[in-house]
Amino acid sequence: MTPTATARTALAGWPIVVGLVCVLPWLGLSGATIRLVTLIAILSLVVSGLNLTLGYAGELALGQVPLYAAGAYATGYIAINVVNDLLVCMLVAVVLAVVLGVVTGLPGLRLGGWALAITSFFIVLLIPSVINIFGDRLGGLEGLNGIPVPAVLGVELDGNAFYVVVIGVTACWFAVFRNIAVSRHGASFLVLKQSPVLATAVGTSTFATKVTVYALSAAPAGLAGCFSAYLDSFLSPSTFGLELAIVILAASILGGATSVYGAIVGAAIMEIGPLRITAFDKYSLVAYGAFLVVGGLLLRNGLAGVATRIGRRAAVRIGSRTAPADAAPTEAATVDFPAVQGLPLTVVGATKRFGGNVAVDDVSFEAEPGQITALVGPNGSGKTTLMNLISGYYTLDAGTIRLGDQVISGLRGHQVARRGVGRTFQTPLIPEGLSVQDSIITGRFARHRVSLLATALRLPRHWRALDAERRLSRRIMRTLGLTQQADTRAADLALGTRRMLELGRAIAGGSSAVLLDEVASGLDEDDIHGLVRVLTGMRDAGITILLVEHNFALVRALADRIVVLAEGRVIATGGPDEIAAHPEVLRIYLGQGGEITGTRIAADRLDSAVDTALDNAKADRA
Ligand SMILES: Nc1ncnc2c1ncn2[C@@H]1O[C@H](COP(=O)(O)OP(=O)(O)OP(=O)(O)O)[C@@H](O)[C@H]1O
Repeated sequence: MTPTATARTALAGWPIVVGLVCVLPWLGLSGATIRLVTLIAILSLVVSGLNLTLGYAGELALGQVPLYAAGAYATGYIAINVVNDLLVCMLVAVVLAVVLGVVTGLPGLRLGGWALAITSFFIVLLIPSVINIFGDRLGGLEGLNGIPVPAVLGVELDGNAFYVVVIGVTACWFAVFRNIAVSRHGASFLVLKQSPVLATAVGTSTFATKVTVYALSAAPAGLAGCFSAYLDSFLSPSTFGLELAIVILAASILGGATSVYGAIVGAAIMEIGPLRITAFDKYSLVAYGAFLVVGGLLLRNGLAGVATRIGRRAAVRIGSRTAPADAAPTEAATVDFPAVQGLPLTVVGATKRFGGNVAVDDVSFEAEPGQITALVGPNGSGKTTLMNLISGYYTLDAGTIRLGDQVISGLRGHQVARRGVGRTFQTPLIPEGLSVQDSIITGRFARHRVSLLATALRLPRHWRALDAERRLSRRIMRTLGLTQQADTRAADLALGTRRMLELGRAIAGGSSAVLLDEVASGLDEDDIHGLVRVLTGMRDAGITILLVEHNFALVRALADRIVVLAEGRVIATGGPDEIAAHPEVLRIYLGQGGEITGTRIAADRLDSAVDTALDNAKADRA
């Protein structure tokens, strides 16, 4: 079964499972069992929020407990003092948790990594003190008593009705979570998790994505808090401590942080196991630690990861169409890239200093559409710095960069990408957890946007965009020879194929100009053939290509124009033959090892490989 078919089956099965869980009270199950299922639902809501931040976006924001506490105390206070209405309390709990989630996540916008984890754990430690400050309203350290039985529009809900609401709302949240996780937004989170630089390169604002993740992940924690307050009619600050934070983390890791339904499995294990056994209290922290170690070290992506791997093996046995990751791309019949409007990339007087070191010194050149402009020079001559200046990763100290008529210097990296500057990296940046097809599609997100709401609710706009993305990605995969590998995990591919994939991603974004950073390094003869074919195809499609490359044989064969840098300055500009015979270029660069190929084939064989590839490319076009 293909992943799409598996997803469809899961989608069809979900209402049946939810329906069955909803009718459990009428099947004669004990009150204790119904309470247990309710607790699993509540914990799974909180864990799902952590899965979103940690598993999908890679943010170590571990502060789910304060958001849960905020939802619970807001519900308790409102139900006792303002209005006892479950819907009102749910709404307030979600809004409060989202606001808190964004505010407490703010350090993550700057800190990231372990600093964010420690900050979020610190906020957990503050909960009792904060509750104590509002002691007269929130019951202080003794707890908040007297939360009434939940009601909706004045009608009290009995235990079974409340149970159905909890299960129904949890099921709806998981449907939304799943819709987002498998969509372009989920893919954007995975891109951010892989690398903020990659996120920027595909035009995703890391700031906006992080804020979205913090807000989204807070919503289920707020809901869970609301349900928990009504379930027990009592709230104690001691419930919302470090131990609960560790339970949530253990459930997430054990179930599988990069998974939707893993949150339910992890929550169920924690609720049915350790949290039920009173005699176990003494050893609880040791056991949670063990769960974390087992889940984190032994199970890649927890139990969900184990299930996925078993599913994949079964699919291979019954004859999956997915090609193995190490399979070479197949030769495509024709080069068929969507035509783009290439725009000239103009650099005027670009200067960048790092302290006293002038890395790029008054550099000017123009890269034309439908041409390959190569940027070459010895190590440390400023090529990468110049690429980073064009991409908006660094700010210029002087000068201007334009794409067509638009000045792009001064814009942030993701804004530059959105204006139409694509990029590949010396070490290909391919997100873990995405298939080849989905990785190509990520290039399209920033320039063709679909709202989170349209995605979460599967509105027509979502389906239209998905359809267009699939058609475009199939066309690009055909040209790259990757059709057989459409469903293969992209990160597992061989180096040459990953480089192709980066090119496909830039093409999918409809980039007017593409910056290629040492695109041939580490490639073998077959890879070079494929690369030359694709690069000439991109040039013929009208894209402006700026190629940074140490492999002068390749540059000489491919480039229409070469710009040579040395010590941050342009020392020569011209056609390949002119540059190859330029006395200063020979003295400073080519005579000093510029011919060293950086590829996995010898220099003499490289020439013929490139020639053959160019002949093939010409034959393709004919
Ligand atoms: N972030 C940075 N901070 C300080 N100095 C830097 C930084 N990035 C680059 N440099 C310096 O700027 C100069 C140009 O470096 P750059 O990496 O752009 O050269 P390059 O031509 O790309 O070299 P290579 O071919 O080895 O990749 C070097 O002296 C380098 O040490």
